[in-house]
Parts: sequence; C-alpha cells; structure tokens
Amino acid sequence: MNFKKYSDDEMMMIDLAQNLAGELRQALKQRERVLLVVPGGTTPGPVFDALSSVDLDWGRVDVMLSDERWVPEVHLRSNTRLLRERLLVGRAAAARYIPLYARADTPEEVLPQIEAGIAPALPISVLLLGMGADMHTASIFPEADLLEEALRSDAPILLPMRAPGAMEPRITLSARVLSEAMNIHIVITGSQKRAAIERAAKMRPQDAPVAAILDGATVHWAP
Ligand SMILES: O=C1O[C@H](COP(=O)(O)O)[C@@H](O)[C@H](O)[C@H]1O
Repeated sequence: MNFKKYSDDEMMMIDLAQNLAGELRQALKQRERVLLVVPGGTTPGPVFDALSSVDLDWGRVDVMLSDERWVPEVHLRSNTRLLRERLLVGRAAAARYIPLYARADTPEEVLPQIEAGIAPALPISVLLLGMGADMHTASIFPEADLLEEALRSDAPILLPMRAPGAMEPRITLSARVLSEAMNIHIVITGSQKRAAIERAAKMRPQDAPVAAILDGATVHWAP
C-alpha cells in the first residue's frame, strides 16, 4: 500500500477530493460513463462536501456506495442518507445515483434487482473506501457470516452480510469487485486506525478484510 500522511484532516479531505476529481476527469477522457464508489460511516462527509462542488462532467458520472446498512433511507445510520445530503448536492447533483437499498425487510429479497442496476456500470473507475478499527472495509467484516464468499476470486458483485460487529444486516460489494477498481483510496483518521491498517497489511483477509484491497491502494491518513 501507498501510505499518505497529512498534518490535519481538513487538509486531507480537500486534497483527497481534488485527487478523486482528477482521476474522474482522466477516466472521463477514456470512457463515456465512469463509476465512482464511496463509503458511508462517519469519516467521508467532509470529502463529499469538497467533492460535490468540483467542476467536472457530473452528468457522465455514476455514483454508488461501497455498502449499506439495512435501514430505511431516513434513518440516521443510513449511508444513502449521508450520500444524498453531502455528495449528491451542488454540481454533483447531476450525477446518476445507483441505489444500494430498496424497501424490503431483508437485503436478500431485493438483491438481484439491486445487482442488475450495478452490473452495467462496472468496472469501478474511482473507489474510495473507509475502514473500521476492527479492519472491516465496505461491509466485509471479520467473523461475518458470508466472509469467505465475499473474499472469493469468483465472488458475485453483491452479498448480504451479517456480523457480530455490525448493528444491522448489511449489503456490500464483494472484495473482487472492489479490488478490480482502476483507482483505489482508503481514508482513515486517528492513531487507532493507523495501527489497525499497519497490522492488517501483515494479516490474511480472513482475519483483516481490508487486507484484500490494500494491494495498489493509497491510504490517506490524518491524526
Ligand atoms: O459501517 C461502516 O463502517 C465503515 C467505517 O466507518 P467509519 O464510521 O469508521 O468511518 C465504512 O467505511 C462503511 O462504509 C460503513 O458502512
């Protein structure tokens, strides 16, 4: 992994947004439409704020989440809600949003329908991921019920996921789809996550799922 250290998180979020925008512009020179995949959680909000106002041909950009918590879109823990409020606004409102959630009691009920919306937009041109202190990325958690399936080289695009460390059922892109992205970034803050990602680099993805994505990824870290 390429490790990029910043002195403060505000500077990191602005620099990272410029970086992502540059890669999207490059990808738009080569393809009619490009796919940007972003994480949910507590970390990426400021990157979304900065990215939503950059000048690029957003009308040719598809945007989706790396994973979703199975809660309604109005729920405080909904990643979709974060995306709609912080990224799909301003100039970026012209992007096409590909949903990772549909109203149903369980992800399994709507998984084929959601997957059908994603398949034509692949591969991922620009991928931004987060990571939990337990070394999960997207919703590929250690000890998750479908961990082995999510890490397989012939994994499907999407998997439902349940894990002791997750508060609700999840839906996630597989490690295969994530690692096939043309540009891969991971954004983390704080000493605990820095220590975790350094440990993960020496571990098996079965124990530290983020390790499945680290080859070729740039990790952006601020204290
Ligand atoms: O649950 C999730 O956690 C990770 C990390 O989130 P953070 O709050 O520690 O930044 C996130 O990347 C993922 O998309 C989300 O669903």
